[in-house]
Amino acid sequence: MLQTIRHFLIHATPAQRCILVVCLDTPFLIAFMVSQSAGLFVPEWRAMMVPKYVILGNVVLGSILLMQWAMVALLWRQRLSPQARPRTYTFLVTIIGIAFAYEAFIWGNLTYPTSMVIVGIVPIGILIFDLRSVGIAMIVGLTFYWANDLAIYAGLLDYAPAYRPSAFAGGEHHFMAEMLRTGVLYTSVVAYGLIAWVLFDQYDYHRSNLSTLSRLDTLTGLSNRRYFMQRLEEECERQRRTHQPLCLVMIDADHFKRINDTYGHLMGDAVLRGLADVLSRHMRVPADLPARVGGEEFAILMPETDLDGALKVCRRVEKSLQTLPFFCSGKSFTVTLSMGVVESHDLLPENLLHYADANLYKAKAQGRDMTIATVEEEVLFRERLASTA
Ligand SMILES: Nc1nc2c(ncn2[C@@H]2O[C@H](COP(=O)(O)OP(=O)(O)OP(=O)(O)O)[C@@H](O)[C@H]2O)c(=O)[nH]1
Repeated sequence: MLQTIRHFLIHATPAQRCILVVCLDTPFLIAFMVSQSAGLFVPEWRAMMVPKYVILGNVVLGSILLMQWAMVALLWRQRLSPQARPRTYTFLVTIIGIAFAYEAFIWGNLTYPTSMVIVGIVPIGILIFDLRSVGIAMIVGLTFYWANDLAIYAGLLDYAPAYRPSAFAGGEHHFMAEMLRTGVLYTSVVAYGLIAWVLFDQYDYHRSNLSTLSRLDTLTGLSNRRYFMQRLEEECERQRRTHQPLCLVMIDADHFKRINDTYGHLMGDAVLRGLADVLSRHMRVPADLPARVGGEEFAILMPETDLDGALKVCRRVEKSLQTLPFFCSGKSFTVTLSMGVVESHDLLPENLLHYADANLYKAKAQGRDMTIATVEEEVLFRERLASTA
């Protein structure tokens, strides 16, 4: 059930949300109206009630119910449209707020069942609609509440006018009234549990979604530079403990500016997506990590892989690109890559990047469309640094 609720909350259109809410609150309002009306025909219940207020209450609630179903009829044809409906939201939430506030006035707003129902519909409203419309409805509802309270204190209105004092003071009809209140109490407790569950599930879902999005490059769907650097540091740290080989490949598309200039930036973007696709297809994902680390620059981190293994992947990528033509305006072209590969022996992340970049620039300088690969050691790096100091 949680899956269904989550799916609905993520994918439902604004019109579907409105229709669902009307379907949800209709049984409540009908149950309230029917129980009140039925009470008029049961002598013990009738003795607790003031019939004219019960009838007036039912007329008000019935009108609000009709208004809601008229909205459903209007919204039905647009139920698949993603168009935002802030005004419809506000109107619907406000009339539902008024309906429940009115029930509270009739029934007595200081009883715990009424308070629980009112408090419960606020988080449901926020889950299904938005803060703004629920906020407006709350302001309207609270204004009604205060006006009702002030009118009671001023002696202009009775508290819970649909009931006689005996309904609250105990006595022979007390048991029936308590049954009704207890029913609302238990239903509310179950409903609150469900609401809390759904709220936490939504929170978890959005948090994990955000954390995934923060790691991805939006254009290609590969990991972004930030996540790549984080994993590079982790893998270098791990290598210092395990002494397993670790390879880094830095990749740059050749003459990419020409592609943009000749075919336009949209085509350039499509090429970058195509390159990302080729890289992903030839990796042992998730062990290997391909990432887009700059405009037309990619990198692959390969833990527990030696130079031979890394070069095999590079060759597969090169071959795949040779047989992958990109098409634009009736012309086709292929893309080549320059790559710098380093097998690291305990290199610090910044030194590993430095060597891989240096190999990449050598590949560019020597004519592009080639791979330059070396094995580098942190010890040698330090010795070289010391001798130049
Ligand atoms: N379409 C597109 N182009 C990009 C993106 N990021 C960077 N570029 C372009 O990539 C091009 C990189 O150009 P250069 O750095 O001169 O490199 P190059 O033309 O590939 O030449 P070499 O690297 O020397 O082979 C620039 O024209 C950038 O505008 C992007 O996200 N989309």
